[in-house]
Amino acid sequence: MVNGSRAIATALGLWTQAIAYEKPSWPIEVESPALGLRCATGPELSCSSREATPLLAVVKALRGADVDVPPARVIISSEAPASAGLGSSASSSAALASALAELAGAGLSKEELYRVVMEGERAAHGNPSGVDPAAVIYGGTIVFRKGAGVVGTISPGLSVPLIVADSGARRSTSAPVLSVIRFLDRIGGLRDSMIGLVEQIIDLASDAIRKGSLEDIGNLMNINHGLLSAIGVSTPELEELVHAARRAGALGAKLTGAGWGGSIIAIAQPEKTNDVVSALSAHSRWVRALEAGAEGARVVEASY
Ligand SMILES: Nc1ncnc2c1ncn2[C@@H]1O[C@H](COP(=O)(O)OP(=O)(O)O)[C@@H](O)[C@H]1O
Ligand SMILES: C[C@@](O)(CCOP(=O)(O)O)CC(=O)O
Repeated sequence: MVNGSRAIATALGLWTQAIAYEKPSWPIEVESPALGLRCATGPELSCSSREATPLLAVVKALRGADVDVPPARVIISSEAPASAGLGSSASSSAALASALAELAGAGLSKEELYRVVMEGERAAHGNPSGVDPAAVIYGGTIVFRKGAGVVGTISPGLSVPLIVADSGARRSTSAPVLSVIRFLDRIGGLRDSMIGLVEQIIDLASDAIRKGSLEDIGNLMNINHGLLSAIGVSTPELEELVHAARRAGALGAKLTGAGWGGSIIAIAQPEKTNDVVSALSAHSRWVRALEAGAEGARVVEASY
């Protein structure tokens, strides 16, 4: 997608929660106990935690959108592992922005929330396409193009779980993205052919998802993974997971996110899902069978 082709993204039923309490005075405190992240900032919006940079960018963007952010303590917890290709930065930014906006009494539209979360994504990885915030905020299963945004929604979406496994290798999003741009620039005419193939895969996969044809979706995921391997973003660990899933009966498996680590997703007939989960568990410490096409970001509770 970094080179202009479309991508399909789905919201997974993997939730990030932010709980915000108003405080009588500064600083704003943002904490994520699982990440060991703690940031206390005055009105200048800076703190020593590098990991908090995207979160501070979100607070800044809220102010830019005329949300009068009050001093607050916010605790973020996520079911998603961080830096594993599953969009944890977009979901934590969306949770933080929604909680602080609610506290400020400002109802943000989804479009406003999207613009705010994009500032967090820019701080996290430079030149994001926006696909992660779109999936997180709008929910469902979407077709996305960098520059154009959501160019289609696929309903009813997938009605079987996607099996997700984390390879455990952490990486930044920007490094593999830059390597792909460089690689595609060096392969001459093949570049356009590969982008053309991806475009065809997206059209066929959109139809297959609409029809609920798991076998077709699986085949297309396998072809897509082959292309991602060819452009150099797979790793031995990701290959091991992809092949373990297929050996256990998955109809398809591919790496997800930017690559060079992070996670794979696999799809299987419902009766094979448990076999795939247990096969992956031999190679990964984090394996889940998750709802695809889940609901987008929402405020769960507000009490005054
Ligand atoms: N549970 C969490 N609580 C607070 N912030 C989080 C959490 N998970 C991720 N983040 C934010 O997202 C950043 C990770 O972003 P990134 O490496 O791009 O991962 P991903 O590929 O999962 O989006 C962290 O540095 C932090 O700012
Ligand atoms: C690789 C890419 O398409 C998605 C990156 O997602 P993640 O940060 O790996 O979850 C980059 C982008 O779209 O911004």
